[in-house]
Amino acid sequence: MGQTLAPIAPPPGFKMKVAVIGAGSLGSLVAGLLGLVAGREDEIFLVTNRPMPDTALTLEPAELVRQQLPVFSEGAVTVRNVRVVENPAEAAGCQLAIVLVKSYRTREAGEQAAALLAEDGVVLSLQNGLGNLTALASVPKLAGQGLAQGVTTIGALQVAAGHIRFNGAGHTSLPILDSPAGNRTLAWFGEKLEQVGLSVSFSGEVESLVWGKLAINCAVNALSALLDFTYEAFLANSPALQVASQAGQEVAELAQLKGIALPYPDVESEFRRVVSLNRATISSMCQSIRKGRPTEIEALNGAVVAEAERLGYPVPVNRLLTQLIRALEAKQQFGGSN
Ligand SMILES: NC(=O)C1=CN([C@@H]2O[C@H](COP(=O)(O)OP(=O)(O)OC[C@H]3O[C@@H](n4cnc5c(N)ncnc54)[C@H](OP(=O)(O)O)[C@@H]3O)[C@@H](O)[C@H]2O)C=CC1
Ligand SMILES: CC(C)(CO)C(=O)C(=O)O
Repeated sequence: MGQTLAPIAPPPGFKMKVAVIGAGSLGSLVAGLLGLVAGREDEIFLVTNRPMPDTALTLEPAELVRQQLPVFSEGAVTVRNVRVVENPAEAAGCQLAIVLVKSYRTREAGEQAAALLAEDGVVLSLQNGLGNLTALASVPKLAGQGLAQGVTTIGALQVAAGHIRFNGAGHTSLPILDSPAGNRTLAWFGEKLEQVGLSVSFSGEVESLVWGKLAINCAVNALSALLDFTYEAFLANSPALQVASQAGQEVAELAQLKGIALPYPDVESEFRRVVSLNRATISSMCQSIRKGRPTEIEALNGAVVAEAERLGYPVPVNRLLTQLIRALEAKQQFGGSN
């Protein structure tokens, strides 16, 4: 996804202090991947909101990932050079903070980023949905820091604290910033993902990236949570694929109405491609429902409905998916079997 533009390459010997905020599925995986390829002088932190008894991270690849990425050809890898901290002040002086909490916790994560960032640091959100950069920008202590939104189709699932299944070797699109120092920092991060064997591109069209990923997530996340199945099962279910296609199409039309060009020609082929890459997994929304946790529905289909209402454009499939997930969340909160 995203046009490939050359960022400013980090000079040889460039060393980095980076914190990933959110020790869940994707945050633990990204911290672990960075730990795998970090230079001897790089420092990698993982900021958690609960104690983790064992601070080693175990990254267990799905069969497809094992075949695609040579670092995982022998199977699970244990990473021991990531420092897990509860207090962000212990990671003070980071050039990069990567936010990987659920969208409704972004502001809180922004406060933590402010507590650990160096003066010219960059906060990079790789979260799904709309509104994450706005939430980060609302943190007064982040004024003057580089705020960046990227997107990724990497798939991760937390089996237990510190034990992550790496389910999809997806692509990561990073933004191009105004600041040369910020671009160097993001180039370092992109280079590390490439060293793991993952593909990365840089784009100046952030809205295009965000809406491109939004259309995919609106197509598949809510449905996969409602039907409680893996992407493998999704791909074999043609009524579900039809609904997904309609939901994704509505988002693509809304983007077009807003003058945003998506970074791919066709939403259905794109979500099928992403789902196929992640076929060993369940979506992040399905993970939330299985854990009885709130979902990101308000930043995904719910945000599309709100924006469509503002513009007077009908999005009936996204509206229905939003209401159904809200109903499922209410059932989990207040009960209601039988
Ligand atoms: N999982 C995936 O494959 C993908 C996820 N994404 C996106 O990445 C983001 C993270 O998703 P995912 O990893 O699945 O979510 P998880 O819920 O698995 O992980 C988020 C973790 O962050 C913790 N947390 C919440 N607030 C804070 C805080 N202030 N400081 C430190 N930790 C905190 C949460 O704890 P608690 O449970 O207590 O709230 C949870 O453990 C989402 O926006 C998602 O859409 C994007 C692509 C793929
Ligand atoms: C796995 C992936 C890339 C596709 O839905 C995702 O974004 C999610 O689970 O939220």
